[in-house]
Amino acid sequence: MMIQPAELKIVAATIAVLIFLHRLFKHFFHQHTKLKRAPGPFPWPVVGNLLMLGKLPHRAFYELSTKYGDIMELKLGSVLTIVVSSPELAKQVLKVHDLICASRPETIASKIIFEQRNIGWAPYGDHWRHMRKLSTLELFTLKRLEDSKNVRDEELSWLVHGIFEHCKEGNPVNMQTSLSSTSMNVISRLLFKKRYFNTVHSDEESEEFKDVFLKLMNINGVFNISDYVPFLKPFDLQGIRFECNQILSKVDRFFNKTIQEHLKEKKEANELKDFLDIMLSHPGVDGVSDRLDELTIKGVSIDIFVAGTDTIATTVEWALVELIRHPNVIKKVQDELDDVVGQERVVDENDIPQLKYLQAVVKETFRLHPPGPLLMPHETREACVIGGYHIPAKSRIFVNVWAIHRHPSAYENPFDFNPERFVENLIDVKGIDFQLLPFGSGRRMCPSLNYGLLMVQIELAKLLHSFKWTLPKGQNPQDIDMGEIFGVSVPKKIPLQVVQTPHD
Ligand code: HEM
Repeated sequence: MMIQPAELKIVAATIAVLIFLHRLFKHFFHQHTKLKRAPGPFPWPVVGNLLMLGKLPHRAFYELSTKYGDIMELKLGSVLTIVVSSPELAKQVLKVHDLICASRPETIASKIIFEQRNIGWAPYGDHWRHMRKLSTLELFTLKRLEDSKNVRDEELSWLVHGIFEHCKEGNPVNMQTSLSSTSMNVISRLLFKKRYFNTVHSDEESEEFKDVFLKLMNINGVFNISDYVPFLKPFDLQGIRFECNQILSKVDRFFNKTIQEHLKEKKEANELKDFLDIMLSHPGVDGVSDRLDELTIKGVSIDIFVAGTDTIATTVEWALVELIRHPNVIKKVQDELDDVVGQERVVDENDIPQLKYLQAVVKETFRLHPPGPLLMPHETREACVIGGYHIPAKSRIFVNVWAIHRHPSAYENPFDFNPERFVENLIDVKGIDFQLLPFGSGRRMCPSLNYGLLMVQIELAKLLHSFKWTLPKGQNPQDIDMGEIFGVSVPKKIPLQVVQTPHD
């Protein structure tokens, strides 16, 4: 029997109505049963609440939380999503139920690029545990941090020198580009002992490296609709699958070459090993092979590069923006630098413990401008109860630290930039105080907190100790555009342009 087009239309319309009624029923029913579901906006068929997110999801979630509360349930496409927005609920997710909430969802980009064999996107399990252990016991240790001091010293003095040369000609400097190149050089030197950015002679390899890694960072930050609406997957509407596959072949070429070079190199016994050397000499995850597989080495290297560059550059740029907008604060930091360090020598990492006000400025910057405002997405491994609400297994959880850092229960005048709030105060960024979580907390918190924090503090100290900071002629600090872009981190939409004169 042939089905007529008109009949097909009726069947499709009936299915759509039934799905809609089912959703409607579920939405209201769950909110009135014993197993209460968290409140949240009504989800539309197919897209759910996706269209409410806009370009800055952390701000959209914050606005929704002022209506629905500190814990909300949303449907992003077909993905059940929980958003928590208070210090107490963050503690429930990242401490009380840490083990249950410690997985990551699979995304199309992470599947193609990493096959989830990196650290950041690996689901909770043996592979993640093994690689996390390797990163904390061998890569991000305090010993390695000390051993790599000369790399940071050199790159930061090149940054200061570069700015100095530029401002001699009176030109404004684009701080976003300068800070980001410095962060990338430090990380690529730790990873492969090579610097690729700002090089005087840009060879083919440097160009290829820059091209591939900048694309990788962009693709990691894109919000892919097909991750949320599975039936759209085959259509690849944003071209993300296509781009990932293209990047992948270049990444593979780059890593095959770099790994072969490292294997051939004869290292002196006292020579400092880079991260790639350490990974190449590490036994395999399976306990049988004598070396980590190349997919894992590639995944962890990309993780380190993507997670460790823009986060630092973005924070330093926001700190400079806030300081230029608050002349009394910048004066206080520079006075402190003059008292502790003076003008006879350059500021050093060993000075940081004495620079208490600078530390408060860094905390206040992390509070107002956390580079990961929603952390990375967490996924529940089984059902649990958070804040009195039933949270199903495989829910996606966003901890909105952007909102938490502005929660009225935690801070007075939370929208004001006021480092004084951290001066006589023990609140820290180390994942113990749930009102300040730029690095997260618990099992999935940033494994490289010590490096990230130190790098932001010393970079800011060197820049403030070396220069007086002013805006290009005709610009007023209060008119600086504070717009953001959401991606791997949340940088300033319009890069900060400044004119520096040497600090006398
Ligand atoms: C200012 C600097 C940095 C900040 C604010 C920062 C923040 C974060 C945040 C918020 C997360 C996610 C935590 C969660 O989902 O609960 C994270 C994860 C991660 N970060 Fe960082 N990070 C910074 C620097 C770095 C650096 C320099 C590296 C490497 C060299 C790094 C490597 C990683 C890795 C591998 C993960 C994934 C951890 C996991 O899933 O187990 N980060 N970071």
